[in-house]
Amino acid sequence: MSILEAAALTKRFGPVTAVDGISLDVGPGEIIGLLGPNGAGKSTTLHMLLGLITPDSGSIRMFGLELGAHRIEVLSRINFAASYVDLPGVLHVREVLDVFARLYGVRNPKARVAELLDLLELGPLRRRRVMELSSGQRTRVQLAKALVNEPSLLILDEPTANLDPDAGDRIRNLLVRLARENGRAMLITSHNMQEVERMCDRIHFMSAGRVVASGSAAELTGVYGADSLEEVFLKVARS
Ligand SMILES: Nc1ncnc2c1ncn2[C@@H]1O[C@H](COP(=O)(O)OP(=O)(O)OP(=O)(O)O)[C@@H](O)[C@H]1O
Repeated sequence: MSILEAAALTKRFGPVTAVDGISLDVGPGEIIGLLGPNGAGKSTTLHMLLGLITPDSGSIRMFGLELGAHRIEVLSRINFAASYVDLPGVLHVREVLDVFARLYGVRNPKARVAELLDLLELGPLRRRRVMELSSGQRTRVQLAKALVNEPSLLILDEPTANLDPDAGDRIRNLLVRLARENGRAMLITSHNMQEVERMCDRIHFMSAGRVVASGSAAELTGVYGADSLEEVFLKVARS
């Protein structure tokens, strides 16, 4: 069974058609990448899948359930991270994770928070206020928060934004491990082509609200006669 099936999603903001008839599916343990130039409609697509904005048309099913009719059940089984989402800045890192663990009704919040601090290497920062953290440190807290409910589907808008190459590499390895070993499905956006090449099983290129090319990194480089995904991106974006 698919984790996510979205069909013919469309979203307009006044005269702008941000997303124009997009269909997507994500299976268990799959990592799907959404790529495209600035303004292509990637974040708008993610926000519809999260129920933050309502599509003008199209359908969204997760775990076989229609999002609109089963919002609470569906949302309790997914999670989201993006650097533009604010966390409560006056709270300490440990407190933030504890709040979200309780909001999601995690059975043993204390143990889960300890696991997440360990997983995201946040132990030394646990008593620091979120507003005092660097942007890269905050990105790691966002990812820890996104894992708090052990989601079956993780929606990540630029998951390694602000991370240095070492931290970025560790996070990529962690996310791939969570997909392969724990079967967590992921839908990610990224402007880092090496990251997408390394992580994603399938990639959808968006342009002006539509998917204009899809496939694995190897398939896309083959079809476009390119040496790298970056070259594919440039060819697609400039065509
Ligand atoms: N709330 C909004 N009101 C009006 N227009 C919006 C709104 N949100 C997005 N848009 C427009 O929809 C289009 C798609 O934006 P979106 O943020 O989805 O792009 P994106 O692919 O995520 O871009 P980026 O790579 O820059 O993050 C853009 O033209 C944007 O200006």
